[in-house]
Amino acid sequence: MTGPSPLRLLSDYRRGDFFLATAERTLLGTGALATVCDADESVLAERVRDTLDDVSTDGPPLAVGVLPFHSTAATPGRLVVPTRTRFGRAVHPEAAALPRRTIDAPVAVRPVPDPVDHMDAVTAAVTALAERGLRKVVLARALDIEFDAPVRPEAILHNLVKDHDRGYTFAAELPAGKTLVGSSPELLLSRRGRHVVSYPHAGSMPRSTDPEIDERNARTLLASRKDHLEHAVLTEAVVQTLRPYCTRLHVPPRPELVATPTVWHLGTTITGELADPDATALHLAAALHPTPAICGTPTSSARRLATELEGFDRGYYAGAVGWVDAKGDGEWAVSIRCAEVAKQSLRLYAGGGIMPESDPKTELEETSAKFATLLRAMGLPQE
Ligand SMILES: C=C(O[C@H]1C=CC=C(C(=O)O)[C@@H]1O)C(=O)O
Repeated sequence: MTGPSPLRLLSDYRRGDFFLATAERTLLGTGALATVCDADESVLAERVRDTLDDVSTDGPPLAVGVLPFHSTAATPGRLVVPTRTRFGRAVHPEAAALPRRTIDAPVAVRPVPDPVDHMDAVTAAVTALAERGLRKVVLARALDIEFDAPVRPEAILHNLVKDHDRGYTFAAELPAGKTLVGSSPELLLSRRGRHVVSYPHAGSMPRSTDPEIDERNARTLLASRKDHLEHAVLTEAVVQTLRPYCTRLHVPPRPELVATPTVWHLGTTITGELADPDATALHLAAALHPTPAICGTPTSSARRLATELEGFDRGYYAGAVGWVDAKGDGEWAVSIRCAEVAKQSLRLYAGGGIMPESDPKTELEETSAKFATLLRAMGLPQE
């Protein structure tokens, strides 16, 4: 792919823009020709399609944006048709050699809830799974971090891009002037012509700087019955949703080991051919969301249980971030390993799948390992 230098796209990114770096390409969208918000995701997908049909742009029209975990009037799905869209090639390997940007030390870091309360919530979730007949629920916690000067999502994004040569590294504007910034390993859905791909992730173990422990953790994950079951619940749901849309679906018989800089995962690449080319990448992402990777099974009882036990609003964490063009092609990542950045504060999120066998302390450690993606980008201790 020719086009602008991907490092230039990264350095041109400013709060309010949309940025997405993947292993294949880098995208920067600036300005807003049109903004579409809707709390109903399938209505949103239709309205975005109509907007892309009507709008006149220099290049092929495209919309970028976010879906929340749970759409409401206050947290709707939000897509923007940028005034200017630039695609470049992948930002790696060049990005690895970039100098790291310094981020001011925070004045306060507060876990929400307290770690002990998160472990109690895991225990309560295990009991509720049996009582309410759920197979899995995802429980999240947050870290509220405050600064005495404005936070610069540009610097956090820069360090995240430097650290991640795989996955989906993003910054997207949210309602109320906030910015969602993060680096997710997980592809909810991509569509190119009739070809669709989903790369669901579930099952985790922390990475370690000690190579022996790191390898042992990877082996433990590959051998873990609990993690394979947790993963199977997810792939089954993705396949069930995609099947009616596809003439062919390929699902590998077992998941592969996925490495992020801070966490090991189990991931499965599901590919398919669309029967109906009318289903855009955004329609398909909306149909899949929320998957059991970030919610649970069955969906509505799992969402209710997570909301009861977490006691905070997930906002745009555990939603989706991506783009769709006028042909219906596009790419949507699950918005995990991310933070919502306000003016002088940010909220960082991490969750984990709770199964009947889950151990509260292990689940707490898993969320700490997931926080490390953002903590590392901010130059903060990862414990
Ligand atoms: C919900 C998160 O991760 C999901 C994705 C991969 C592995 C997961 C797990 O093992 O629990 C989670 O399903 C998160 O990072 O906040």
